[in-house]
Formats: sequence, C-alpha cells, structure tokens
Amino acid sequence: MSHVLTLNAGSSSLKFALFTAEAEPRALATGLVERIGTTPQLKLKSATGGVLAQARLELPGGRDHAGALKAALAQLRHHYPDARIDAVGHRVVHGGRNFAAPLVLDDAALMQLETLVPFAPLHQPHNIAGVKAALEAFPRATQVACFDTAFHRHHPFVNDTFALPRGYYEKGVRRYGFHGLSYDYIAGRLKQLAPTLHDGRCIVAHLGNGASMCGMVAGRSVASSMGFSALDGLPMGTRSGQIDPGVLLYLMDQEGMSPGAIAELLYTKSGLLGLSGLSADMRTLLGSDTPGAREAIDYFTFRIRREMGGLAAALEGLDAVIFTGGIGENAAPIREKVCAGMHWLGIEIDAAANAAGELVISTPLSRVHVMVIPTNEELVIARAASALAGSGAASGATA
Ligand SMILES: Nc1ncnc2c1ncn2[C@@H]1O[C@H](COP(=O)(O)OP(=O)(O)O)[C@@H](O)[C@H]1O
Ligand SMILES: CC(=O)OP(=O)(O)O
Ligand SMILES: [Mg+2]
Repeated sequence: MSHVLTLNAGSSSLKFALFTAEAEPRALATGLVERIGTTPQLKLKSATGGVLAQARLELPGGRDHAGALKAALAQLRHHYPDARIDAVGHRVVHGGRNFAAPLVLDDAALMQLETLVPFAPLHQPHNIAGVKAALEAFPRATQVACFDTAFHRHHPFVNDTFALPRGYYEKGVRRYGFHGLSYDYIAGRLKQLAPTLHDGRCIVAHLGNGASMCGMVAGRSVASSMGFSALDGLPMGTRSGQIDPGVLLYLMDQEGMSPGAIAELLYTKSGLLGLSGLSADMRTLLGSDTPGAREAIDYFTFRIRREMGGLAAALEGLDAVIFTGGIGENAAPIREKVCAGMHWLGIEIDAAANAAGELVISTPLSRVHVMVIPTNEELVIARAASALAGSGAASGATA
C-alpha cells in the first residue's frame, strides 16, 4: 500500500508522521525528535496514542536534522516494515509572493525556496535541510512543499503592505502571515462542524509555542496578526511579538547591538520567557505563583484581546472565535482570561464547558460562538502530498 510521510522541521525539532496515501489520508503514526543539535530525543506514537519508541539518539551523525530523519525512518521501518513512501510532504514556512498552493519540488523549485531564506532565516534553512534529507532518503518519491504563508496570499492590499515607500513592497517587504496550514485545517473542520459559522466571520487563535491569530471570512484569510516575519503580533514562548521599531533603532544605536544579537533577543529570549524570567512553557507559568509568571500571562492574554478587537474591526463583525494550538486547546485558564474581557464584543463563555475543553464553550446566549478545535497541520500536508503524488505518480521506495 502507498504511504505519505510528512515532515515539519523546526529549528531544534523534527515532527514527522506516516499516513496512508488516499484522498483522506489516515494517520498511522506520529513522531517527534526534540533537542536536535544538543541531546536529541525521539518519540514515536501510534495513531491511537500508544508509545512505540522513545530513545535518546546517541548515533554519530544523529545530532543534526539529517541524522534525526535517519533515526526517525529507522523507527518507522521497524514498526511499519511494509510502508511504501510514495510522497513526502514538507511544511515550508515561507512561500514568498508567488507560492499560494502546495508545490511539487524539483531542483528548480528547491532553488526558489533557497532564495527565500533571507525572509525567514531561522525557519527556512531547516525546512530546506528536511527536503534535502528526504530527497536523499526517497529519491523516487514525490516531494511536496506546503507553505505556511499560502493561506494568507489573498489578503487585501491594506493587510498586505506596510506604509513604506512602494519600492519595498515590490521587493517583497509585505505582511505574509504564517501558521496557514493550521488555519487551513481549522477552516475545513469548521465547514464540517458548523457550516453557517464557517460561511461567516471568524477569528482563529493559534496559540502554541509560536502564536498568531487569523481573521477569516467564509473560510478565507482576510488578516493575520503575523506580518513580514514570524515575530509580529502576539507574544510567544520566546518571541517578542509586536514591538515598536524605535526600540530596535535604540538597541542598535545606544547599545551597539548587531542584527544577529537583536535577532537572538527577539526570537529566543523574549516573549513569555523574557517577561516571566522563568519559562517559555505555559504549563510551567500556570503552575507558578511568581509575579513574573502572572505578568507574562497577563500580557499574553491582553495582547490576544487587543488583537481580537483589531481583527473584529478588519472583519467588520464577528460570528465565531476558535481556539487551537497547544495552549488554545489545553489551557482553560488562558481561554477564560481572554474571554472575560470580551463581553463588549458579544462573547460569553460557559465556565464548566471551558474547564472541560468542550467543542463549544460559549453560553447559548453568547452572540459570538466560541469553540475549541484541535488543529492538525500534518493532515493538511498529507492531503496535499497525496493529491499531488497522484495514483501512480512515483514508483515508490520502501520506508
Ligand atoms: N495542558 C496544558 N495546559 C497549558 N498549556 C499547555 C498544555 N499542554 C500544552 N500546553 C502549552 O502549549 C504550548 C506548546 O504548544 P504546541 O502547539 O504544542 O507548540 P508547537 O508550536 O511547538 O507545535 C506550550 O506553551 C505548552 O506549555
Ligand atoms: C511560523 C511559526 O511561528 O511557526 P512555529 O509556530 O512552528 O514556530
Ligand atoms: Mg507550532
């Protein structure tokens, strides 16, 4: 039987999953290699959640992304010896101006992705490394790139531009928006669960390690809290979110910081970690009673409310709010704090339904429906890879 492998290569992690290759792919297994570069650790789970493998990777060469992929494939081969990988689907963070749909990767397309490295220097090189490692492991499989930016490529001009001289827009300095695979999944799921809401005006809050919000009309993105880079908008685990550009000028001028040092500050030392001085992990912050943890949570939830007001204005109204991502799906106190300040917008949540993480957490009288929908970026990638590989597209290779 034909299978699809999905890869989501982050800066220090590799998420992977094995699916059946069909119109609606079925997940067989999902896995994660964490702490690549330092002390890599692999975990593989079956679709029903059973742990199939968990190991520290000690192999020589196992410490980079290629080594991580080799270790992941060895585990898949062991547990699914008959899997035939005909397609590999990759999450690629940046598709630039032109890629608004999934793309079959050949040498020329890969070169185009390389030209986008300057737009996402901390994400794109790892995505490309994942593609190269997969090309080596599966030279005959169809390799498909699925872009985080693609879902947002149809924004109106006012949500696509900055107020800079026009030449910068032409050079690609635009508000791209990210987390599009997650938003695409949520839009599809909403269509199944609540078609009337899907056809209306919705705000989706993707709250994970990276966090952003998207305003949609009839399942299409109209505005995103993320802009040119994955730094803008909400504060995140270690990223600052929206910041006055004057602060960056000050840091360069007065503190002599280099672009590299500023990038490190904004991407890895800020956000929940920087504000709390404790942790980037929401579970740790919710379990702590330090003032830093409380203020970090206050800032996080305040910025979500501000963004919600802004997106509601961009949508000219609001029918539904959907929470997703690790925090959005699991952290009831965060959802409660966000919604508590939004009565004026017609949001009223049911405390018991919220605590239980039910699908609908708003009261029957709430004008705006509030829902919790688990995201599935991997499934969106698997669908695209499966469709583009087609029935007999590739001769296949055993896992
Ligand atoms: N039960 C929970 N309660 C509160 N926060 C949670 C819970 N489970 C996961 N999280 C938070 O979700 C975040 C990770 O989200 P996730 O979407 O998995 O991240 P990534 O962007 O790496 O995919 C972390 O801040 C983590 O603490
Ligand atoms: C684009 C982005 O922020 O991705 P992630 O949430 O995986 O870091
Ligand atoms: Mg994520």
